[in-house]
Amino acid sequence: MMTNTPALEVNHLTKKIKGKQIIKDVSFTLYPGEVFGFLGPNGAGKTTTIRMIVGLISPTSGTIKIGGRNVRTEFTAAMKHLGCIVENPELYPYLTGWENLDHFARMDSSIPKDRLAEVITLVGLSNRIHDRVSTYSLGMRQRLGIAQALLGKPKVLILDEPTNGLDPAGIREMREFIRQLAADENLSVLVSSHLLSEIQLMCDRVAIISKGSVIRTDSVDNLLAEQERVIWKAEPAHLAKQLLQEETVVTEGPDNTLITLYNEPLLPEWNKKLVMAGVKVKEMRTQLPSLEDLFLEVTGGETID
Ligand SMILES: Nc1ncnc2c1ncn2[C@@H]1O[C@H](COP(=O)(O)OP(=O)(O)OP(=O)(O)O)[C@@H](O)[C@H]1O
Repeated sequence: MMTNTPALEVNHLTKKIKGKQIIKDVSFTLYPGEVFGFLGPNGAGKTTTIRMIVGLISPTSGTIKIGGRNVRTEFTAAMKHLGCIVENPELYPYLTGWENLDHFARMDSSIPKDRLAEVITLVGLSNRIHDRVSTYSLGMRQRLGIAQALLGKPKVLILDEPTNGLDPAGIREMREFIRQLAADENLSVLVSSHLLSEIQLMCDRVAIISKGSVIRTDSVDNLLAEQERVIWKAEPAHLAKQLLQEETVVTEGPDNTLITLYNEPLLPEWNKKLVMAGVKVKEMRTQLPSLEDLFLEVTGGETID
């Protein structure tokens, strides 16, 4: 999946606003086809970093390359490789999905006419594309926004808090959709979130940002391995696994146990879900981490959900 040519390179990025150092020496790299999480508490600096990547504000120092092109010195060439939805996608509610896309495609003469049908298929909106956007669910609007961002065949897609405001079913759908999209199009997707569970389920690798600095960059698997977990003993185990997997990342432990992350506010709900489905939950216990809670530690006491 990964090749050695990065799709996005952020190197020693800093930003000072009104004498205050908002972003401090941030570096990370995205490879083709990977979903990369940008995780940090509110105010950590995610949006500011993204605004620099998309060229809305300029860095104080450091470089950003998209598809090998420098955002500062080769702006137009760099932007050709980028698709992004930073705030809510700008859509005309009284136009149909098709008309919205057609409107944006007309603004860029390099987009061939048949690309519209391609992106509509990619985001799975074929059935509803001739309905007015005002009748779309939030998830459908998000997907239309992504279709718009994909019109120019970018190498990199940036999504700022893509599941904000979605219900649990919509969140699950969006997550699967983003993963599929990255795989099918060999697209690098940068997903920012303040939700640890979101990033865990969606991303291959993650950069954790706190107070303007990237504290860790690692694969999700490695980060998970460092966290407190919950050990479940439930029967039938395969059904328990299937149900829990709809909610979180599940691995199999010794003696027919299942292991999930420790996610206290949701635990009773998961338990209830199992019981309601006729699963016998015989045991549920936390396994203390060998280290202090990684995230509390790396963020200096700030909490991440
Ligand atoms: N134009 C500005 N002037 C002054 N301070 C700013 C400006 N833009 C951002 N900041 C500050 O920089 C810090 C990082 O903000 P940023 O919006 O990048 O965080 P974030 O991680 O995206 O959080 P959120 O999810 O809440 O947007 C915050 O403390 C914010 O108050």
